[in-house]
Amino acid sequence: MTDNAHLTAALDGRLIVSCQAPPGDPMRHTSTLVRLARAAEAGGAAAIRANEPEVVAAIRAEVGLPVIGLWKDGDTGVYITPTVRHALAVAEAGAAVVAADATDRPRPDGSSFAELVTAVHEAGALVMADVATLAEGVKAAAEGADFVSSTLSGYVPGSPAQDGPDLELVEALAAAVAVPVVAEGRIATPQEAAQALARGAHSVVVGTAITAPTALTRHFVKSMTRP
Ligand SMILES: CC(=O)N[C@H](C=O)[C@@H](O)[C@H](O)[C@H](O)COP(=O)(O)O
Repeated sequence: MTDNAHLTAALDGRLIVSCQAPPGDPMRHTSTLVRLARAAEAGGAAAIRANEPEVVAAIRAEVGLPVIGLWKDGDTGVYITPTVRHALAVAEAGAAVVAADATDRPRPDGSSFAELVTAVHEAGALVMADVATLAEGVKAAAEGADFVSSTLSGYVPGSPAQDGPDLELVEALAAAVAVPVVAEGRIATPQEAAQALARGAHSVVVGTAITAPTALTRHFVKSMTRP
């Protein structure tokens, strides 16, 4: 089996837990994120999604699961692994898969998504295309992405803003591309994760609902108004 086939089989029907924390969050602390990843492993996750080379390397050192790595830089425009330099640093840190923005927007280093794919493959890792639309997913798969994920739906103009996951996009992608489709973004319950699989997702990424106590606390606090 190739590395790709092996990893694809290992992720089939399984949960990927995203262990990330935004800038300024008390959970943004490498050994804390490693602990979250270890807890996800103990709970039965098949892989970890993690941000920044240092965190990817630390999780690789202490957790026996493949890491889908990314490197967020900023929070506007293309910020998920925006350049080839970011992508190669994530691969060098030990990520089995590098997740990168594959939306239809210019990248800050002027590279194309296809160039990023080639560079990551040469570095020995696979690529997950984070997309917002069906057209972007189809293009990313044609350009060599090994996985396509619905990550950016709802976060980019031109994709539907909604509270829940974009399972319509997941279903449309699964029907249109030959590579495995990952459901990601605002999956808040085990039921939604199961629905994503039923609609054709190969794997499901859950972040906030499992690993973000600050956001979860805020969610409770906002709901607690007396009638
Ligand atoms: C849009 C964007 O920047 N998404 C990021 C991608 O890595 C993360 O902030 C999300 O937490 C991740 O996609 C998981 O999604 P959720 O936390 O909704 O389960």
